[in-house]
Amino acid sequence: MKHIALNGLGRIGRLAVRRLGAGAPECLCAVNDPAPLDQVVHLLRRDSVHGPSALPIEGQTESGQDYLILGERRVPLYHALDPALIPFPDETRLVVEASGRFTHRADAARHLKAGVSHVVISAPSPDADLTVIAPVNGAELDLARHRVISNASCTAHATAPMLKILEDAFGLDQAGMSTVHVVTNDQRLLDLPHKDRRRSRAAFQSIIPTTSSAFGALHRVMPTLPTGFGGAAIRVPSLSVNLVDLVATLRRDVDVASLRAAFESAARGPWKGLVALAEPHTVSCDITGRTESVVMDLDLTMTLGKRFVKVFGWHDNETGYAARLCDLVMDLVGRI
Ligand SMILES: NC(=O)c1ccc[n+]([C@@H]2O[C@H](COP(=O)([O-])OP(=O)(O)OC[C@H]3O[C@@H](n4cnc5c(N)ncnc54)[C@H](O)[C@@H]3O)[C@@H](O)[C@H]2O)c1
Repeated sequence: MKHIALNGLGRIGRLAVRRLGAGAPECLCAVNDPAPLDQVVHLLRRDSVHGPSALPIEGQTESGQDYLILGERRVPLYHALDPALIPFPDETRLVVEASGRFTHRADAARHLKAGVSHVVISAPSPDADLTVIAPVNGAELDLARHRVISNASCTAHATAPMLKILEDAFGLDQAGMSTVHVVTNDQRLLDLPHKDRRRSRAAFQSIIPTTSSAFGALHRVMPTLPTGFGGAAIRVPSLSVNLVDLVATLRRDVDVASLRAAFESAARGPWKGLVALAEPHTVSCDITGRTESVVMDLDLTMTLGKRFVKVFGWHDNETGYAARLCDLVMDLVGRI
């Protein structure tokens, strides 16, 4: 049995624990977070966005060692701050780095010790061995060469299919994107210093324009993207579900019907399960808890010129991303 350990039990780490705990509990061998056991257990059991855990979750301390009891499975919980100092069990083969603290290769690679052969970072990384959005470039994964792997970002996973479907159906000339993005723990509840001065402002008071690491990840995963492809994140005072607003100029004339048909056929065919279609009149809370990478809102599709188009796609930045993270990790752990 090949085993997975998880570092960082925040929004994404806890959803990954819930998902692995329910779907593949035998694979999860250890977790690490500086927070005390009782606080970790409390937040694993209850979630302000996603509700109570379906899986019974308890905490236990035995001979000074903390454990999470996830259903039938007992998993040690460590509290180290430095990846190199986490005493993950010998059977650990893959570490999911979900703390948000170690996104550079050299930092994440501190997990590579004893039997750990691979690390998956739950975020864009400037210098990971490979950035993967599995349905787009998963075939490039070479487990002998790629040891520290970035799973890109939630926004990148939502935007990549939108770009790829347009590219495959009509050819892509230029593109730009804004993500209307909910608050994350990298913002401030009230005004407090932050290196990004806009993120230093009270998150639930303002619309906060900021950067998105999705663009770098998308250029790494899709090297043929138009070089100017870029945009911004517009952070809004909401808890979950983002809306990607993508504009593009295409290489062929299109109308709204042909645009919609391309996304409908992709959602039924090669992208089934990852791309879905929204119900009419959707608003963000309708998408909470969805696990697809993107849910296209085809009613909002527009042509702004014969070849100039605008398309919109929703995604649950937490459950959608945690699902893609667990897909990748389960695929890798089956192969290493
Ligand atoms: N929240 C999202 O929507 C989202 C989506 C996709 C990717 N991501 C990425 O996933 C990563 C985690 O994001 P999040 O929103 O879950 O973060 P979070 O702030 O909710 O949680 C971070 C967790 O890491 C723990 N931690 C802090 N220092 C640590 C250390 N030294 N070692 C181990 N754990 C430590 C914290 O106690 C906390 O539990 C980030 O890189 C983020 O960009 C987040």
